[in-house]
Order: sequence, then structure tokens, then C-alpha cells
Amino acid sequence: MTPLAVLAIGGSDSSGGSGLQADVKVFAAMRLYGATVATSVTAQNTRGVQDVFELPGNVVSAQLSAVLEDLPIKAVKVGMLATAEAAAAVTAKARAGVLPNLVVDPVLEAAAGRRRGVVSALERLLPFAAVATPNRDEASALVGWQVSTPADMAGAAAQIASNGPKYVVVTGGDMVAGDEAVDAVWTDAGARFLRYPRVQTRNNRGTGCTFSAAITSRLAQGDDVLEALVAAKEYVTRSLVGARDWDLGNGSGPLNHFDWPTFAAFSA
Ligand SMILES: Nc1ncnc2c1ncn2[C@@H]1O[C@H](COP(=O)(O)OP(=O)(O)OP(=O)(O)O)[C@@H](O)[C@H]1O
Ligand SMILES: Cc1ncc(COP(=O)(O)O)c(N)n1
Repeated sequence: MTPLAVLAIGGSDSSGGSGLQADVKVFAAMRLYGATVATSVTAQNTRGVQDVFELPGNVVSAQLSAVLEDLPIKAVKVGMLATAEAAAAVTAKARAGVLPNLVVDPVLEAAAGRRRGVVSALERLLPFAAVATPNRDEASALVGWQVSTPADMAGAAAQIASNGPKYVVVTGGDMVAGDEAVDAVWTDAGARFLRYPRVQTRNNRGTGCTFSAAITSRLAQGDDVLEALVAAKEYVTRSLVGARDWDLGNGSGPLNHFDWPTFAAFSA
């Protein structure tokens, strides 16, 4: 049977744990056909991002046109945009109505000096998103104040939603306190929290990419947004559990994207 097709727009991660490489692994794990549009090429490994090589806006536009004119894309995920020009190229397609089920995962980790420009460009893209998934740091950059507690996360999600996306998830993967990994969700019916067990592991590279790519996959498969969020939370947790004993690299190692049916998110 012909698989459903989905698209990831973002940066290449040379170590394969996050970015476009993680996205394509998630799509494959979900039995989807994944296309990619690269906005940048990063030199990185499990210890961190060493360099980001940005692709010109016209190169991003050309890839977008090539994919969208030909493949029947059902859902689109946006990760690292790297430059305001790349963001503008994506926004132009969103405005033209050719990016269905758009999930925006703002990645600012490696935006460095260009952060302000990228944030402004992201603000222009967000109104077209069905779901946005900033972490606490990215949410802080978008709302202009420090997002710390779960209550802050819910407040920030509401504020970001007022700029367009119907659903906003502020993820709390980096909150070390407690035995839960808590995310705040703003829905059109108000705030709620996704609470799953925190997995004790150093292998947490690409959690944000994996979570947002899983949401995108489930939207392509016809889930409504809340169903997709819960399924993605379950998937990222299982992928973390599945890689707990892996020994790849000296820093934050990658997740196990493929054995999720074997691992439970909640241990008995
Ligand atoms: N150790 C962990 N145990 C369980 N869940 C986790 C863990 N770390 C992250 N998560 C979950 O992974 C998902 C991604 O969140 P996280 O805050 O890690 O994203 P991020 O990588 O910082 O995001 P971004 O791609 O936006 O920069 C969330 O559902 C979060 O709760
Ligand atoms: C090219 C690229 N895209 C995204 C991320 C963030 O990854 P995550 O926040 O999921 O750990 C990254 N490190 N590199």
C-alpha cells in the first residue's frame, strides 16, 4: 500500500540524533514516507553543536517547491530555521495554503547571534501552525519573560496561542525536579498538562524533534490534535526508555526510535 507522505523542514544533524535525521527516523517508525527540506547543515555530535552552515533562502524555497509540486504531503513539521530568510521562505508557502497540518517546533539552540531575527520571523510563521512546541527557553524568547514553573509554562502557552496556533505545547524536558516530565498544553478549551514518567538517562538527544515529528505523523494519520499530542508523548517516552542502556557517543546520546512497541512508558 502506498504510504502517507509527510515533510520535515529543518537542519541536518551530522550525528543523526536530532534534526532532519531524527524526523525521518520517526516517520519511518510510524510507517510514513518522509521528505526533507534542509535549511542548514550542522556539525554536531552528542556533546553539542559545533557549527551551523546556513543555506540561502532561495535554496530553501527551491527545495520546498520541488517537494510540494510533486508529493501529496499530508502534514509538515518545521524544526531549525536558522535564518530569517529560511523562515520567510516557509511562511510564504504557509500563506499560500500548501503546508497542511503544520507543526512548528521552534529551535533556537544554535541560532546564536541571529536569535532576535529568527524569533521575529518565527512569529510571522506561527499564525499558520496547527501546533507549536517550544521548550521553556524558546517559549521565554517568544513571550519576552522567563518561563520557569509549570504555571508559567501554561501562561506562556496561552500567550503564544494568542498569536495564532490553536494548540501550543510548552515542553518541560529540561526540568530536573520531580519524577515526571511535564508539558503544558494550551487548547481552545483552556490549559491542561501532559504528565508522564521522567526517564533517568543521559541519552536525551533529539527529544524535542522526536516529539514534534511524532505529532506530525499522527496528524497525517488522521488523529485530532489532542490525540496526536498524547500519542507523541507516549512515543517519546518509550523511545527514551528504549535507549537508556545505549552507549553511543560521550555526551547526550540518541533515542531508540524503532523499538517503542517493546518498551512501556509506565513501568509496572
Ligand atoms: N528525561 C525525560 N523523560 C521523559 N520525557 C522527557 C525527558 N526529556 C524530555 N522529555 C519529553 O520530551 C518531549 C520534548 O521536550 P523537551 O523539552 O526535551 O524538548 P527540547 O528538545 O528542549 O525541544 P526543542 O526541539 O523545542 O528545542 C516532552 O514531551 C518532554 O516532556
Ligand atoms: C539540526 C538540529 N535541529 C534541532 C536540534 C534540537 O534538537 P532537540 O531540541 O530535539 O534536542 C538540533 N540540536 N539540531
